[in-house]
Amino acid sequence: MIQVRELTKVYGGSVAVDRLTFDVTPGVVTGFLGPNGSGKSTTLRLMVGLDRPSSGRATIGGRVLRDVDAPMREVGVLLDARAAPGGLRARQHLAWLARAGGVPARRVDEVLAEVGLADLAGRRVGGFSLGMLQRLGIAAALLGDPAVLILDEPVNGLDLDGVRWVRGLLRRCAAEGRTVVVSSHLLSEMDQTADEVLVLGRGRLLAHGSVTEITRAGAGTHIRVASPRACELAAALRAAGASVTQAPDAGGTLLVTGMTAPAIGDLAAGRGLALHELTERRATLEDTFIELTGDTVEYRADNHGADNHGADNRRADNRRADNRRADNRRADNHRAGSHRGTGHREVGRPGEQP
Ligand SMILES: Nc1ncnc2c1ncn2[C@@H]1O[C@H](COP(=O)(O)OP(=O)(O)OP(=O)(O)O)[C@@H](O)[C@H]1O
Repeated sequence: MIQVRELTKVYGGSVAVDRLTFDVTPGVVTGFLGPNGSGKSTTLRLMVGLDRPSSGRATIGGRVLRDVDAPMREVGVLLDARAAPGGLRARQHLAWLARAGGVPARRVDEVLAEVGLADLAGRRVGGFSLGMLQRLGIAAALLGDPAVLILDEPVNGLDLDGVRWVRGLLRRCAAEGRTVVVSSHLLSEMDQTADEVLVLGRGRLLAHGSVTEITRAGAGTHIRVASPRACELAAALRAAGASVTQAPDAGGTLLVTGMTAPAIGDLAAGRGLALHELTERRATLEDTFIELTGDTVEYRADNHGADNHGADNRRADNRRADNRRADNRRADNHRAGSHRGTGHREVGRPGEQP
């Protein structure tokens, strides 16, 4: 079990993680979802003790990971696959990590086989593609056979086969009772992979729950109704208490909320109004994500209405953020080798962060 309480990280004057409070339970895949710069990586770094919180706390199994003697056997972490040292061969790199983490050497070949890199064990890491590096990073995270797995954007750079393999691996690990945390800015990925999702925006927790719960509580469901007598139907629906708007894509088609499809059908039949379409459309995670994070997106292309001055500032911010990330990576490598083997349910709404 991971417990995060009032976790806050301030860099200079800017708040990267803002009073986050949540639990992550074992046996399910928990996804961190948020736009670029929303604080996903910072939160994961704080959770595994690679950065110190400004206030609040994150514990894994009741302890702060920095205080654990053999962290690699408790928590497996992949934060940046590209940080693996290019001069080492894959097996050497893992063997070094295993030694540093007090893990039996036999685990090296076991995890290489598990991630599909057995044939590349003698190849230098510097020649690896991003997809191979991700597999190597996951192998490093699995080395200590940890009860907790924390993987930052593990599917970046993987082909479809690799993506499916990661999904299967995460599910298997969760089914074995492990605590599995995975971050992504890719909605489709979270939709398919995570049982529980935490949606972050500007460092704040915007929602926490299953994909179904979040979408139900968010953009919700609406009914598309088409009728040759749309105006009369709209008036009747409104009089019955429904909320009615015009569908943007087709004249004469209405979008109705606050009434079920059968109730709409009965009402239309009762007034002799023909219906040409009556379809229920459930909001997707993407609809809800956009609704939740719309005004928290930090970086946006110029054609989204930003003036040039704002866009220039954001580009400069982006460059600074890239430099900071490089600094973070260097600090991580210095502290812990390239992969530090260290290894509920509520739907929060915007503004409900304690
Ligand atoms: N070492 C640092 N110093 C200063 N600011 C930082 C540092 N690390 C992160 N930040 C800032 O904190 C905020 C959150 O960054 P973070 O990398 O955690 O977001 P993210 O959700 O992981 O983004 P992405 O999807 O782009 O990786 C950003 O505004 C970022 O610029």
